[in-house]
Amino acid sequence: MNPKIGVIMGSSSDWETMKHACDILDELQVPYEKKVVSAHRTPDLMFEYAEAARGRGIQVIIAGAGGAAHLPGMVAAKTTLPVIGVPVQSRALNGLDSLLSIVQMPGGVPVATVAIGKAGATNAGLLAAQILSITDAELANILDARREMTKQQVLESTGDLV
Ligand SMILES: Nc1c(C(=O)O)ncn1[C@@H]1O[C@H](COP(=O)(O)O)[C@@H](O)[C@H]1O
Repeated sequence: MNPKIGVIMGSSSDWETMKHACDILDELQVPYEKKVVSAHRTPDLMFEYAEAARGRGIQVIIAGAGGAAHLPGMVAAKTTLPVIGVPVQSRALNGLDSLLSIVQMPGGVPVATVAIGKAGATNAGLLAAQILSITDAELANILDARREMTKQQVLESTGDLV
């Protein structure tokens, strides 16, 4: 199946975080592609990727980067597809640098920013799937069932309080 989600990251060192977005997409059986693309290190490739994405059938881009995390914002500058930014936890500043680099976009060029690190990457995968579910009833049902399962797990977890 052609990929509907593009999962990109600034470095292969981000994979440990970004694989959590891919795990959710695997679980939900949403077709995606994954690729290392860097605004800093491969700017031409980044431009090409962002410009061609919609024409190739990509509907949402998840972009993860750490430190001076310009990738999500620069991709968003070159496409009007929804871009979800994942701040990767940096060593020096614990990801606060990544978060602030991604979240403070100027008006007119939005990036939907999730939390720092693995939980953020998981939510990025879920959010991308939820966007697709606007026009995909089967996926909406799968997401509803997953949400119900999460609720049951929380309700049952009261039993752990011994
Ligand atoms: N923030 C960016 C961009 C970008 O925004 O284009 N490209 C790479 N990086 C980040 O540099 C960090 C260190 O990368 P290395 O581990 O390769 O040195 C990574 O978290 C990556 O996302």
